[in-house]
Amino acid sequence: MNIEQLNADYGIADQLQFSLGQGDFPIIKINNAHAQAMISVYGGQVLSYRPTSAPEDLMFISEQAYYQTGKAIKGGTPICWPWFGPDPESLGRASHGFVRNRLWTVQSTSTTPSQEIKVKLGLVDTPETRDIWPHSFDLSIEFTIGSTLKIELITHNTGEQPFSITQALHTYFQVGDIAPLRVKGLEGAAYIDKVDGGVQKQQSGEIAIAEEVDRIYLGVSPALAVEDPTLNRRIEITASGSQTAVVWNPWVDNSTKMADLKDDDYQKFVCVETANAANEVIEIQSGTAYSLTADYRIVQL
Ligand SMILES: O=P(O)(O)OC[C@H]1O[C@@H](O)[C@H](O)[C@@H](O)[C@@H]1O
Repeated sequence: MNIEQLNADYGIADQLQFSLGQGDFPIIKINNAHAQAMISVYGGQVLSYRPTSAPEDLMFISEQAYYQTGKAIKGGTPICWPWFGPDPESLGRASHGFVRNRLWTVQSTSTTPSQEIKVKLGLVDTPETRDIWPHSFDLSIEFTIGSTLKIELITHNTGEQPFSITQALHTYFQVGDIAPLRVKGLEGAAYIDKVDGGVQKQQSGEIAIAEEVDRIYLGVSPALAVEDPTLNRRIEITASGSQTAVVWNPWVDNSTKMADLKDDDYQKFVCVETANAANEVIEIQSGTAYSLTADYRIVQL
């Protein structure tokens, strides 16, 4: 991708510029009246978002993240698509699908009347993607950078046959300290406990994280929150098109094992993922589209 050409075609004076980031991946830097943000064209993911009123970034990005073709960037908002988690057909394909480690294309940038910036990236099938997953698709993701961060992932089925997907906005929220943190809005919800062999359980009270947590919550409400007394803030998550939510923290052993995390990184983030996962498989008919959205707001306490 030619950065000069991207700036000529899609740059917005003083507010949106393309440059080469780590690994020479093209990144989009946004600075408007509402917020500062950084979006990676590789992976189609937000790396950083901070509203002007917030002292700290919404996102966690690992200092040891890979910026290498074929690998996912650990942090921000990776996209799991067209499957969430391990290969659903056990064919040995990569976990979380194949779009989080691929270069997307820039489709448009614009400014809204309320001075938000919209960035739209896309991916369509190629012979190579059809070898991995034999379907025709037009996937787009639209980011709206304003006083909140909105993400809309739209899957168009451009083939002749229906196809099924699971997916997630695998967002890594930066937290001041994992110990006093609470995830709210899932009280009483059923969940699949991936740390306990996939047994189904019921959440009692708010979620506190004091060990490895890897859960798919079922039948969830569209409004969740992460309350972080250390950063003195609450992150409000409003989802649509999603009835499952994933809560993940690797804890110390997995942080140590993962080469793209530092040993103590588990203390610095929690993933609360807006998803269609487990039994929430989405069938998309030929010629139709499905939209999954999340809106993130930081409320300082
Ligand atoms: O290391 P990855 O492939 O980005 O995945 C991280 C985690 O992602 C979570 O969404 C999964 O529920 C976990 O099981 C997984 O370990």
